[in-house]
Amino acid sequence: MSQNGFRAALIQSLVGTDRAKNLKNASSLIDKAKANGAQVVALPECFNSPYGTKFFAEYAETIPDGPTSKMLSEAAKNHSIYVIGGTFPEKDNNKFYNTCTVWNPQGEMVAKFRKMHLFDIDIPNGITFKESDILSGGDDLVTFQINGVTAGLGICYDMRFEELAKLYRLKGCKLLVYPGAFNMTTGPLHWELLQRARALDNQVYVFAISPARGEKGYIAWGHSQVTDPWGKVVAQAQHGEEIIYADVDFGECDKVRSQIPIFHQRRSDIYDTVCKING
Ligand SMILES: NC(=O)CCC(=O)C(=O)O
Repeated sequence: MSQNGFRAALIQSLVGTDRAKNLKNASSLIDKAKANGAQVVALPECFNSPYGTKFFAEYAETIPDGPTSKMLSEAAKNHSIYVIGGTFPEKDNNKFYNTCTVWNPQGEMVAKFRKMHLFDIDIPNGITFKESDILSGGDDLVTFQINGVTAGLGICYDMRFEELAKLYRLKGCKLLVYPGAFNMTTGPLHWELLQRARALDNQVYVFAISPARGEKGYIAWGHSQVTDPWGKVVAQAQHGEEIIYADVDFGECDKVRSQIPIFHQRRSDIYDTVCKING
């Protein structure tokens, strides 16, 4: 893998109620992505269970000893690739979280991020959802390295919060990854726009990985997407089960950062973005 980039695969898998089937499907889509040259693969939010407050407790696992962690670790190791393991419900100390894990080519877990901003919205005649009925929010920004490139994690609704993305940029990230399942009310207007905004504001690549659109329960918008640091959409899925690929070149981050040097021009004497966690 070159220091400047890699071939990424975003796997928009179809998710049903059978955990074993979901894992098997994700695993065989990872096999396919590897066969097509992917060095980094990423899965969707809630790729092992239906997305819904009534399902989180039933499908929750401890990490890293549950069956989902095991599958992710083995897939990464067997194929010698990075696996950004979407999300699945995590149980820890009688609390539940919506959690993303990342696995390196040796099959070791190198990052674990708990969704920070819970998806609680109420749009009359649109969608009402309250993750906080069951989930707790995470408190930590989490980064990991892929061949010297720093990547930061967020989950779905987290992408609406520009401060989180800005803090990741200030921590040196060139890539932000958001497993996410937007809905059919907000998805058409906000999904692509938010990712382009986070990418352009912070001059980073953005990966967002959705489940495929099912027919029952929570209907996901789909349209998994790779956006480059200029804000350009370089790959986008439709709504069915699909893998999209992108050859990312982090030299593009350096280029846009030197040509449009907004991070040196910030008026932090007037405003600032401060991380209150770990200084
Ligand atoms: N899973 C989520 O966090 C959904 C977020 C979403 O649909 C939104 O509009 O925001």
